[in-house]
Amino acid sequence: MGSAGSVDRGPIRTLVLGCMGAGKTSFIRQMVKNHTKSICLRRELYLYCVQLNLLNIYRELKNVIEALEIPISEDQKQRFTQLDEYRHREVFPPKIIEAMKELFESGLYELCRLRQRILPLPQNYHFLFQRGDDFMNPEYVPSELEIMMSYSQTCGLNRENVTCQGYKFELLEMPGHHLWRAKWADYFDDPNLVVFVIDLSELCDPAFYNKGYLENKTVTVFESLVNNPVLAKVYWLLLFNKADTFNDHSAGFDFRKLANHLDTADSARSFYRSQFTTKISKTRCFPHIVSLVNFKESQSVMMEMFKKIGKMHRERPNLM
Ligand SMILES: Nc1nc2c(ncn2[C@@H]2O[C@H](COP(=O)(O)OP(=O)(O)OP(=O)(O)O)[C@@H](O)[C@H]2O)c(=O)[nH]1
Ligand SMILES: [Mg+2]
Repeated sequence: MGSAGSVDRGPIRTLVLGCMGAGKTSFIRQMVKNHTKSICLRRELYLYCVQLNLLNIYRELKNVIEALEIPISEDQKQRFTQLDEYRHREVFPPKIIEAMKELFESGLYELCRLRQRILPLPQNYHFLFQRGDDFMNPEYVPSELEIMMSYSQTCGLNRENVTCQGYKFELLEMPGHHLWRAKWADYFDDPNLVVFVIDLSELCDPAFYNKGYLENKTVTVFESLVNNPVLAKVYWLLLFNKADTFNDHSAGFDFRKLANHLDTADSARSFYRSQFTTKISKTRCFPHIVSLVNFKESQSVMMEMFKKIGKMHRERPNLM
């Protein structure tokens, strides 16, 4: 059995890295699900998190309405101000629930969507916004998908030990915030594998272009990892994530901003992908396009990948 060799060599020490919000925790959750059949132990604890996501969507919605110059009533302004000033602690008080319900029923969100197909709102806003009613119920237990679709920034080190395809993995996620990225290398303890998660949907974000804050960011972060001597012998699993968001946001997007010859979303994605894959040797690089919120797809990609990587680790642990 595959596990016999991996036990001899010890677990596959795996760093899970990537920029903020790229999908590192989503990857870890998929690995935990593969091992334990569920993404976490107590889903009820995540109600606070999905509520906070909802609150942030409403807060940003106010800015979108302003930018689109959609007129709103004094009462609606007051509701937005209530949401802005509220500090979320345990569960939503009645006044906040009322404010959200009134704004939900106002049709303002639909009006924004009519004016602009993709709105500059937090990740997965449409999915989460539609479920607002459930999230306001203090007894509600979020589903696994709702937890996967919501965002909560990782603070500190996130460690999980899992078994996949008979191979043991010691996973270590470090936060993608730039203050944390400066410290990543302090925690590289003779790793065997780096899972580098890339948010493909950034390609459809205006901040990626013309000196925006995303321009070259992920590639630069990746380059500095590849040049780190401690990582000279590791395997690289490159996960080009959020394929679903990319497909949605790329419709009608002009990728010639990225390079003149790019006239389709597919060509833009391949071009971007090659900026990473050409920086490491083919024998150590496993690139994949995924949607880490999609359980079925992610589970099958992981099983296929880790069978290969586990076998290589067992047979050639010190791959050059
Ligand atoms: N639609 C969609 N959303 C995704 C996908 N993968 C991750 N997300 C969302 O992206 C956001 C960030 O995901 P995380 O896994 O928390 O990102 P992270 O890299 O751990 O972020 P930090 O811990 O802050 O560095 C969450 O809202 C996820 O739901 C995907 O494939 N599709
Ligand atoms: Mg995280």
